[in-house]
Amino acid sequence: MAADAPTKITFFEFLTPLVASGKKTITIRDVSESHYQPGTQVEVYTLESHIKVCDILILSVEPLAFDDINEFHAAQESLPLDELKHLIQQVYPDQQCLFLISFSLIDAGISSNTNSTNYLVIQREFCAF
Ligand SMILES: CC(=O)Nc1ccn([C@@H]2O[C@H](CO)[C@@H](O)[C@H]2O)c(=O)n1
Repeated sequence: MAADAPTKITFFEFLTPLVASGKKTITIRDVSESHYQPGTQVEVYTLESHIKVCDILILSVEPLAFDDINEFHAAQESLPLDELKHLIQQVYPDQQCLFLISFSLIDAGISSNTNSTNYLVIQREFCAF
């Protein structure tokens, strides 16, 4: 099932303190990075220097249109909405069909098996925009 799910994810270095502190609980990626599987543990690395930052548990992966990105997402990104949209436009220019990946921080020292947060399994097929 999740045999080929990725086990690593990179974030821009300047965003990694937000991930490691649990303040940032979503990321918005394109289809090439939409293959994370809910329930799996993923290692977080900095994009620029490939330094391991922490581990996260993938909670859900669901389609999200660029135009539907709102204040709710910005709060979960721990970024101002205009900054978030500007960043996404720079990384994924002219891409309307994006994916919202929700995750929770796995605290160091706590086994991932003890983290049984309910997670959503959402069909990828409904990316109809
Ligand atoms: C290969 C690689 O690392 N790419 C990306 C892509 C996106 N992001 C961040 O995710 C959120 C939504 O896009 C924003 O906060 C972005 O800045 C990131 O950190 N790194």
